[in-house]
Amino acid sequence: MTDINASKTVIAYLGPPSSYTHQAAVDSFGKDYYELEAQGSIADVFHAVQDSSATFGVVPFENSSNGPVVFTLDLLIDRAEEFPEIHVCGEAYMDVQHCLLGSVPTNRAHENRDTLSPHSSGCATPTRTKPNPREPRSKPMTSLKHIERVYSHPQAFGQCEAFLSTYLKGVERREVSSTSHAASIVAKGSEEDLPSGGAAAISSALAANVHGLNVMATGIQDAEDNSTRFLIIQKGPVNLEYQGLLPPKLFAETGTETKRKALIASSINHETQGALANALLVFRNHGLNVTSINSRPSRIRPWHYIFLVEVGGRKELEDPDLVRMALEELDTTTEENKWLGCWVDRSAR
Ligand SMILES: O=C(O)C(=O)C[C@]1(C(=O)O)C=C[C@@H](O)C=C1
Repeated sequence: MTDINASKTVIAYLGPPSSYTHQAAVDSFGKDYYELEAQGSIADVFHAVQDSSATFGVVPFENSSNGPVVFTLDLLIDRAEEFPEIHVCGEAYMDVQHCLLGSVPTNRAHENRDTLSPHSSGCATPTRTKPNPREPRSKPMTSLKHIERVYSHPQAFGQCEAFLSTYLKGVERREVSSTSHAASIVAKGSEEDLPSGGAAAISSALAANVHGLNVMATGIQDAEDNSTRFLIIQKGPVNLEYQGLLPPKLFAETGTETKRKALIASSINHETQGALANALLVFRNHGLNVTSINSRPSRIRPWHYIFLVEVGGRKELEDPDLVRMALEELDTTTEENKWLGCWVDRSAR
C-alpha cells in the first residue's frame, strides 16, 4: 500500500490540535503538502527541528498586548547549547479571540440568575500598579457560579486580566502548556477534587468544537485587536533562495520593496560603560534598523543578560557579507553573538 504521507514535509507545532499555534501552522502551510505534528511543549518543537524529525517548527513569539513568550525567547538564546542549528525562517500573525469554555450546568437553579458570578464585584480589581483597571470587554453568557478553577496557557491568562479579575475573581488559575491542552483537560472532566463542571478553560472557539465544550463567554481578552506573532524555525542557516519547501506566501516577493527581519542574540557586559549603546551603534552603522530588544538573564552570573535584538531592513539583510561584517564589528563590543536568521516581514499582510 502506498503511504500518501510519505513525501509530505513535517511541520512540528505547539499542540495539541486546535491550539492557536496549530491554527497559525494550518494558515501558513495548509494540510495538502505538509504533515502537521503536534508537540507537547515549545521545547519539543525545537527538539523535533534540531533532530530533523520535522523540517519546520511553528512557535508563538509575542502577543500584541501581553508581550513576549519567554519560553520561546529562552529556547532561542539556547543557554545549554541544545539547539545550535535552529534558525528563524518565517513569521505568521494571527488574531486571537479568547473564549471561556466549560460545561453549563443543567441544574435549573442556575437558570435566569444574574450572569455575573459570585466571585464578581462587577468591575476589575484595582491594584497598586493598576489603580484604574480596564473594564472587561465582554460579559459571560451563562452563570459562572459553578467555576472553581480555570486552566490556560500563561500568555492567555495575561491577555484576559480584566475579565478574570471581574467575573472570576479569586478563582484558582492553573497554567498548562497550551490553551488547547487546557480545553482537553476540562473536556475530560477528570478533576476528582472538583464538583462536576467546576473547571473552565480559556481557549479558542475552535477548541470548543473539537472538545465538545460550551462557550460561556467570547472575546474575553482585554484588547479587541489582540494578535500573536508566531515564528517558523528550521535547522541550518536560512537561505531565502532555497525556500523550495516553504509555502510561497511565507517568502514570495511582492515587489522589490519586500521587507526583511532578522534576529541576533548578543551577550553584552553592561558593566562596561556604554556597552549596550555601542552594540546598537553597530547595527545603525550597517543600516540595520533595530525594531525590538528583549533581554533574558544569562544565568551565567546574577544580573547578566543576553539580548535578543530584532532588526528590520530591505533585501540586503540576506547578504552574507553584510551579516559577517556586522557580526565581526559586534564581536568587538559584545561578549558573544549569534545570528538567528532572516525572514520576510509579514506584518503588513
Ligand atoms: O496556547 C496556545 O494555544 C498557543 O498556541 C500558545 C499561545 C502563546 O503562547 O502565546 C498562542 C497564542 C495566544 O497568545 C495564547 C497562547
